[in-house]
Amino acid sequence: MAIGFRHQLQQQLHKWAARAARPFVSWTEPWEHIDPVSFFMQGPACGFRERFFWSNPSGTTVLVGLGSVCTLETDNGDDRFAEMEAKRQEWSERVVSYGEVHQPPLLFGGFSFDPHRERTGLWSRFPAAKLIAPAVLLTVRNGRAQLTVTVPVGGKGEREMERVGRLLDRASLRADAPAALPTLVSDVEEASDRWLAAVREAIGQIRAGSLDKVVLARARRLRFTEPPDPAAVLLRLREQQPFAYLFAFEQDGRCLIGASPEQLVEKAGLTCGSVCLAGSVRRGATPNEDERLGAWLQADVKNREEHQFVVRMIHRLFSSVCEAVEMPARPQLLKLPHIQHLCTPVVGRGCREPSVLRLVELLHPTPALGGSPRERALAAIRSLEPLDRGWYAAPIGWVNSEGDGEWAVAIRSALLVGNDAVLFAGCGIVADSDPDSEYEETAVKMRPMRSALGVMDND
Ligand SMILES: C=C(O[C@@H]1C=C(C(=O)O)C=C[C@H]1O)C(=O)O
Ligand SMILES: [Mg+2]
Repeated sequence: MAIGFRHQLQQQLHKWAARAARPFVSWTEPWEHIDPVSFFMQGPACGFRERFFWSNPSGTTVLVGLGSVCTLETDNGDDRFAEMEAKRQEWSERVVSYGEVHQPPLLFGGFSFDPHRERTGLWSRFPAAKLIAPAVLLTVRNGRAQLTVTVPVGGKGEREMERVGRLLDRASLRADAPAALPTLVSDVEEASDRWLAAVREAIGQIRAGSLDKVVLARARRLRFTEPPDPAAVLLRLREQQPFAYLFAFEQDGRCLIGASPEQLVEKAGLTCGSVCLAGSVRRGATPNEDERLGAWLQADVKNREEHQFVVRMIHRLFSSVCEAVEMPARPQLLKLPHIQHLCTPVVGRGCREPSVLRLVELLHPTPALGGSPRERALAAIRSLEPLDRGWYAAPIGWVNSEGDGEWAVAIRSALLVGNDAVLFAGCGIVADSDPDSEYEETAVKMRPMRSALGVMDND
């Protein structure tokens, strides 16, 4: 199969090399089943410096990308979504796809939470917006795998083909097991006193009427004896967090990784969807306690209020761009291994926006991650929150050449940098919030990543 792949691509490259407009040539073929995490692990040995992993909560779509043949990025904070959409359209016109399977070419990436917030060095390589077109993409849809190779026509294409060749030689081999997780050296809360003071200040501002809700986050830096292997972390997340979006986005050794339960938006043709997620309580130790906590959450006024800000905003937005919007009248419970949330799924039909990136622009940040009203909440976060969110709590996902795609918010996540993992978690502050309970809620939200990193709880 690999030989056929190479031959077909070389032929196309040859054909296009003679033309004036130099496009990207993309070839897709069905591929034998391979464990997506094993595939992800092949990246560094083949010389790819970028890689990503994505799987939706039902596991019906898994995407693994290696390398980048085209990077679209911007640090223009005012117009980043429109700029990325324009770049996406331009790129779509330059990719010529061939192969046995029709696969619209795809870009993967994300956005920072707030491009107007001052940036620290922590998030270098993660600009205001970045989308990459992978050199090799493994797609597993409903259990069926296919491989897409994309190369630029010309000299760069020849070099890319060398890496791709190495990968094709290895792709069907099983990768070695990932490295064992390293030992924890230190576990430091960044500015917890300042965080509690910020929560108190936010509650004061809300009670004074200057805003309704604000999401405040904190960070914890775990240091290990060696760099944690993203593949090892993904394997554990896959086992431990089965109903979440699993994502990893790695560039030059820095990797944003996590298991997010929260969809921001998806669009497939004229249909789009989103999930309002806000309001939380831990899981119970016994089925009885768990049910009691769930019933409490569904009735609790403070959590219902926190949730309703999100529902109102997403419903209003969907109504402005769709012919019809469907939504249950009461929030449901979403039970995850460590935590349960109030959850309202929203479906929009007859969507008038041609690209999911436009929907991302309209929705981000929802009151689940920013607050309400949006601009006041963002101003409060800038002045009160003692950390650089970078891409935490921001949109991460994919978009294809037809404008369809799926995006989650990068919560329940960590940034792996060298020997460190920086974990983030936030919570929605409203008038009735209690700072200590909010602190406890963020601790529960960090547990999935701590556990995936092999760290026992001691917070
Ligand atoms: C901000 C986070 O989670 C968000 C906040 C929630 C809340 O405060 O109840 C619930 C779900 C998420 O929308 C996070 O996990 O970091
Ligand atoms: Mg909450």
